[in-house]
Amino acid sequence: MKTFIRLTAIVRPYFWWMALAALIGFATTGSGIGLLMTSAYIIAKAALQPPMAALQLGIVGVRFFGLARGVLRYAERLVSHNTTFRILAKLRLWFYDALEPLAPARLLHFRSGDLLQRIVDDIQSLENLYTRVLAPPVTAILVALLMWVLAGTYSLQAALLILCFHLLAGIGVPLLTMLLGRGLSVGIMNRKTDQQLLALDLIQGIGELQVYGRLAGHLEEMRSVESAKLQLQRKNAIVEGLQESLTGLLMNGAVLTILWALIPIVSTGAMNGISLAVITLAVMASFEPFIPLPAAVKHLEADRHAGKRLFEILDAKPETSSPAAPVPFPANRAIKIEKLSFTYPGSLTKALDSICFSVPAGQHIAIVGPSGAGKSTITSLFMRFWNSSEGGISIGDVDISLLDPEELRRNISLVSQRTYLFAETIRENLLLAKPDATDEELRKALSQAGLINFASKLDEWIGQHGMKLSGGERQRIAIARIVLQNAPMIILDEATANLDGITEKEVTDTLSSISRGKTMITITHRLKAMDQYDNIIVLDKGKIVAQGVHENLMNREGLYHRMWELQHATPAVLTEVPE
Ligand SMILES: Nc1ncnc2c1ncn2[C@@H]1O[C@H](COP(=O)(O)OP(=O)(O)OP(=O)(O)O)[C@@H](O)[C@H]1O
Repeated sequence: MKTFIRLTAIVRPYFWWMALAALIGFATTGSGIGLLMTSAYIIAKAALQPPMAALQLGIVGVRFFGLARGVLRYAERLVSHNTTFRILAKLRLWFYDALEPLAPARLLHFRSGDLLQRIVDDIQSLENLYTRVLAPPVTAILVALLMWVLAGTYSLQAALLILCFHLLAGIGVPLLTMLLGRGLSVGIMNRKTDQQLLALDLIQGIGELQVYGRLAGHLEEMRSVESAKLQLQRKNAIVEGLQESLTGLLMNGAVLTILWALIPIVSTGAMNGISLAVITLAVMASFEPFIPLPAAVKHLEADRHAGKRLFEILDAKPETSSPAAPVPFPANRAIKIEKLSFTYPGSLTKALDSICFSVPAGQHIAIVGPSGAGKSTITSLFMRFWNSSEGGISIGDVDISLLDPEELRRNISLVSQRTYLFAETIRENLLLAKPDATDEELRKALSQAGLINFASKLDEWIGQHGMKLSGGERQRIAIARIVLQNAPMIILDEATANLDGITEKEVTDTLSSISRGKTMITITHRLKAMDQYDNIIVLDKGKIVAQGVHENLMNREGLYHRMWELQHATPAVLTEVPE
């Protein structure tokens, strides 16, 4: 119930639009009833062979209601669709606004297929909230009221009988179908989520599934989810068929009962036969707005489930937040890291343990260490994806938590091991870094990044995740982005780790030339061209175990020396010349 109340609160700003749509909906159904009533009037009256003029009123009525029904139906669709799409747009914006600050820290708990399902399908299913859940009961109540008044003018007994049948159709059938179909809508939604997750795994991991011989098993799993979903959909179709038949049965029951109640009144002469025909057909037509009610209950269940899943994300507290009054970005770009500690939620060990170092503006430093040492965690804290547990990072003596996170990120170019490229053109992928860049600027950036041959291919589609490019070319696109962003600070997080030796050297040289005069932090576990750095921080198990320039570090026994030796040792087999 709480979820439903929260959902209705979202659509409250559209209350008057919804009320208008419901009113037009009622007028449309009313016109349908009027059409049947006036038709019944003409047929019943004509049977008595009156003069043509006596039928005139009925003929005008049929024309009026016939036309009105069509026009009103159109108006109702127009207003209700307009309202629905406004609600949908609001829901989407509201969801994206809430989602953005949660990334990436709080979204780690969700699988991407699951998130996709929430963003697309759950919001889409809330589209039904107004058209299929809130509007039908309103129309049904208004039509029922009209019928009770109409029948009540002839007989209270008839009005009460209609009330009973309307209650059965409006409450009894929906309750029965809710009981019979309990869990079906949610079950179908859950199976769809499973399907999305499996489909995403299939698309992204088809190589691994093939290599490890798991493709057949994965496809089998997809088939079994599909058949489970089909089974639920079949049950759902049976319940839907049942609900339609029951409403039809109640409508016929109401017609027979009303005839039974009113014929004696006609016999007494207190009511004429024409009115009997008119009321009978009106009762028949009054069941039309009751047909969608059982479905409304089902949609309500699905909407509650979708709402719950959306609120689960919306209620998550962002890991980091913007300060209410951010401090202006400091002109001094010196970076200082003081007693920085961090423990990932749920982890018992510190990923970073009281680390301290500084990077004077314009210097290039490297952070090295074995896998799991905590190198990338520094990047995450720097970009304010997470908040530090203790200590902090400051730029020009201003703690980064006091800065506007968006401005902070604008001032840092980050290149990671896996550059994400959108399934767009080269131009679109570059404009991410500078949306207003001219073609000339894009070409210059490509040329500086060593991709001069791409300068004439700005509109070329690069494939899903940039699959039409080589690993080196993808990293060079990331470098072209750095050139365009022109931020004063650069963080390279294993930016060349996936490249072969020759490409790595070329990319590193390009990076050195474009980062001249800028503050740069290079995170790497591969010790290459280390003498170019002003300082090297050696990290192990979250602690700084040594720091200094390459030469000094090599003159000492320790992790750095060992790593260097290990990585640069010439394999004995190559030095041994066979006799
Ligand atoms: N999101 C996370 N949740 C929990 N623990 C994490 C998370 N990310 C990293 N860790 C843990 O924190 C520690 C430091 O990880 P980090 O990624 O910073 O290491 P790294 O030095 O960059 O390693 P690599 O060179 O392999 O990328 C590791 O023990 C890792 O398992």
